[in-house]
Amino acid sequence: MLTLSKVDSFYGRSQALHGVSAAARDGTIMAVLGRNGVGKTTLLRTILGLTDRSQGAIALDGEEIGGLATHARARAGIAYVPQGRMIIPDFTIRENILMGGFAAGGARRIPEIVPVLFPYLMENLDRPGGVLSGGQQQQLAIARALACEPKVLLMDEPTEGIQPNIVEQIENSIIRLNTELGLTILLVEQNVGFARRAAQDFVMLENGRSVASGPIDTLTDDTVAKHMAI
Ligand SMILES: Nc1ncnc2c1ncn2[C@@H]1O[C@H](COP(=O)(O)OP(=O)(O)OP(=O)(O)O)[C@@H](O)[C@H]1O
Repeated sequence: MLTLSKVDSFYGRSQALHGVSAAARDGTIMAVLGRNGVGKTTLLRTILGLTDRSQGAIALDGEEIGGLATHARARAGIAYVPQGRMIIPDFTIRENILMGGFAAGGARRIPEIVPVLFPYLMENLDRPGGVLSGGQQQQLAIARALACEPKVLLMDEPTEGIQPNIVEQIENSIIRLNTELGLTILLVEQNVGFARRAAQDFVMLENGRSVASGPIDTLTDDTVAKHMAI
């Protein structure tokens, strides 16, 4: 279980998160919802220690990790699929995937689930990452995160900017990572329909604060309209 208690986070002197508390239960998906700029990406980055400073408690399976360096948090079992994917275009698909294993200091091999979920990647391991489509790059970013052998996967808008015919494949792979591998997932998502389908719990952010949270079936249309409608 990943728990955040009263977490504040800062970029320089500017405070981006204010007292956020949330818990992602083992083997569940927690959707992180809210409009653009409310702090969803910052929440994921704070869990990995990638903002300038944070305070409050962040615990993984009861162990406080909020004071650890980013690589130590990765080793503790947290992996990140960032917005924009951050593939290294000149590295091969294989090298991009294996980088995830280096980040966590673990086994440097391609995870067994990769050929099951993303056969195209396995068939093209020696091609450069830069030749892939947006959807394939997203698959590669997920494969790279899995090479960390994580317990918790942080995913930032994984279907953003992806061709509609690939979106469903990515969504299905996220659900399979949760149901078949039992991965705990924090999913930043603008698509409420997918959040309702995939997640068990949600947290809604507004101006860096949690304004609603709980089981996803308690997420009302009113709350969505109030905090997500443009
Ligand atoms: N590197 C940074 N330096 C300074 N301020 C930042 C930085 N990154 C984000 N912010 C600020 O922190 C706040 C939260 O931004 P964040 O990117 O976390 O929002 P978000 O909900 O993920 O938005 P989006 O949906 O657009 O990705 C915003 O006011 C943003 O301007």
